[in-house]
Order: sequence, then C-alpha cells, then structure tokens
Amino acid sequence: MSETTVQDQRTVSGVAIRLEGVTKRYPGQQKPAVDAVDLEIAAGETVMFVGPSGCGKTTLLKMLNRLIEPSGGKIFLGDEDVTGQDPDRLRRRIGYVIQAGGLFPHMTVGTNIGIVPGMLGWDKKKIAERTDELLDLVGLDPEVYRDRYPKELSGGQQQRVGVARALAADPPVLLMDEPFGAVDPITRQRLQDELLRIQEELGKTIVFVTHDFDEAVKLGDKIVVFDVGARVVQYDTPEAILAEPAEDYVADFVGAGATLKQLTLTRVADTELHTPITAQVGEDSAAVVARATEAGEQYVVVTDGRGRPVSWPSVAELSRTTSVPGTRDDRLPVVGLRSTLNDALDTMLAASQGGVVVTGRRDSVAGVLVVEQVMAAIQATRGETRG
Ligand SMILES: Nc1ncnc2c1ncn2[C@@H]1O[C@H](COP(=O)(O)OP(=O)(O)OP(=O)(O)O)[C@@H](O)[C@H]1O
Repeated sequence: MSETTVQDQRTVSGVAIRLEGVTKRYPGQQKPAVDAVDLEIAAGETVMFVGPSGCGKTTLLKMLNRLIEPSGGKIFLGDEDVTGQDPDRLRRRIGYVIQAGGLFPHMTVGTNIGIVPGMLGWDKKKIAERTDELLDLVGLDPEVYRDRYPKELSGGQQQRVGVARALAADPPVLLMDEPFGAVDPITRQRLQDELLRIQEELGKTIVFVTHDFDEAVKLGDKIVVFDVGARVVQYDTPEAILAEPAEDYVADFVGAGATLKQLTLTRVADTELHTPITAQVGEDSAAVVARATEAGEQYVVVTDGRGRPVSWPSVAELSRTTSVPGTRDDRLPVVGLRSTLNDALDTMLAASQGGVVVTGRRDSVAGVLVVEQVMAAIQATRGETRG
C-alpha cells in the first residue's frame, strides 16, 4: 500500500485547532513571551513545535489547555471558541502528556488511568474495561501492570501509562510536552514507534513540543519552527523544511548533519528488507542448518510460536545443537517497520551488530536490515545533495 493511500484512509478522531493573535505577557517582562500568534492545525495531524530555548513553545502549548491564561487572542477547537471556557471542562477534551508521564506516585497504574473517566462520572466497570483496553493499546499487559505503582515501572513504561492516561476519556486533542525527553535513546525510539502506531489507529490532533529535531522529523506531519516570542518562522512538512529551510536561522537549527537527517525521513518499511531463514524454537537443528546452507545464509532468525523473534544465531552455532534453543537474547537488535533508518543505525551501534531484525504486525518478523543497506541509503542521499 502506498503512503498516500495510508494517509487517505487514516481515521480522524481529532478536531482542528485555530489560534488567532494569541499572546502571553508575563508580569514584569518587556516583551510578550508569545506575541500575537496565528496558527491553524488540521484535525488528525501531528504538529511538532521546535525552536530555541525560551522562544515560547511551552507557554503556547499550555495556553491551549489553559494551564496558562492567555493575555490576548482567541483559541478555537473546531468551530468552537474555547478561550473563555471553564479550564476544567476544557481539559477533559484535551489529553496532556509530560516528561516521565507525570503519574501520581501514590496511585496504582489503573487508578492513574481512570482519573478523568472517574471525574466524568463513568461507572466502575466501564472505567476498569477502558483501563485494560488502554494498557493493551500502549503495549502493557493489563494483568501484569494494572495494580502496580509507578515506582515499580521503568521510565519507558511510566511514559506509556502517561499516554494511556491522557487518552482515557478519548479526547480529540493530545498535548505532549517533551514526553520522551527523560528516557534512553532506544526506549525513546520504541515509544516514538508506539505513538506512530497509536496515532495511525486513532487520528488525534497532536501538538508536541520537542528539543530534538530528529524526533520532530520522525513524528510530525508538520513542524512549526519558532523564534523568540513564538514567532512562526516556518510551518511545513518535515520534507519541505529539510529541503528548503526558510531562513538561515532554520538552516542552522536543522543543523549541519542535514544529509544524515535524511535518514530520519526514510522508514525501515520503505527499504527493501532481506527475508531471512527463520526457525521455530524446538525445530530439528540439522534440518534448519540444511535449509540455511542451501539458501546461502549464515544466520537464522529464531522465532517463538507467534512468529516473534527470540534470537539470531549463526549457522555454526546452531549446528552445535540438536534442537533449536528457546533462549531469548535480551540484546537482540530489533526495530519496527515504522522506525527510521536512523533508529535502525542507532540500534545496530548500541548492540554492536551489523544488522537488525525488523518486526511488523503483532511483533512478528518482517525481515532483516543490514548496515550495508543503511550505508547505501546514506550514499544515495549524498549523491542527490551533490547533484
Ligand atoms: N511564569 C513565568 N513568569 C515569567 N516569565 C516566564 C514564565 N514562564 C516562562 N517565562 C518566560 O517566557 C519565555 C518563554 O518561555 P517558554 O517556557 O514558553 O519557552 P520554551 O520555548 O518552552 O523554552 P524551553 O525550550 O527552554 O523549554 C522565556 O523567556 C521565559 O523566561
């Protein structure tokens, strides 16, 4: 299926956001932190806010759910002017995700997720069902996680719960303020992939503040580049901004590594994956070795009963066993189809391996990608830049 078809068929449950002359003056400051900003965000789009520290991104974001009161201007959700709406009511329609999930430490995961539905007066059974559904959606087993406390979760898991909580009452708009800033690069990449998957399914309107331009390129349908006073310097697709930065300032911001940033534009799904020889745990090793040798393959991807990768041994290693071992390799480099080539390269480097196993639907093996292919992609973009 082509990219456009996917876009066309995307579900949209979000609403458009429109800002007219939105301004914030903090007391005692000469210049407004946000100076008469006009901006339109289409329903179901993910829009990334980037710009230098102190340019007003967070102030602008927090005016959308009125954690900060605007000093002037108007904010619309769809056709509705929400500038004067009661902030509590407004926040039930706008999910909010912050760094480290912002979970309440004294409440279980389930209770954290059920807060807004509880405020909306849902009955217990409906809240419990919704909680389990959301834990599933963000990739956490409800049985295992619903009764844990936040401190019993990893940073990445807390962040997933934060996303689940923001989605609990099915709000049309999601605000994300550097949600993945506090986790390690590999976890961050997984969380980004999850968000892309969830967004494909739900089609919320997402406004996302980040300091990481690669993250903006990967996640954004559009990127807004701000300068001081939240002046909009450029508002366009990642492709357009990388290809033609509007001002020298944006070019500087995009950075000298623009060629490498092209790697962030290419998804693993867009490359031709190699189809590996696979073997199921418990299969007869000799048969697998024969199969791999005939195909001229030196490695075999071992999968569990549901086609999910377990390990990636060499034919030589397998030939020393009688049946294919089920030992899970915790350091196995795995990326999803939505990951970028940049993510794939990072994962290879982190695992000191020359390739990654790529997973698709329900985490089953979709292929493998080797470092040579990533290098070829870099060389191809270099060629294009020069020519
Ligand atoms: N509560 C406040 N009182 C006074 N000034 C503030 C307040 N909050 C923010 N500012 C100022 O407003 C400007 C915009 O701040 P804001 O936090 O929105 O920027 P930002 O782009 O999100 O920055 P960063 O990327 O560093 O988070 C800054 O000059 C900041 O010092």
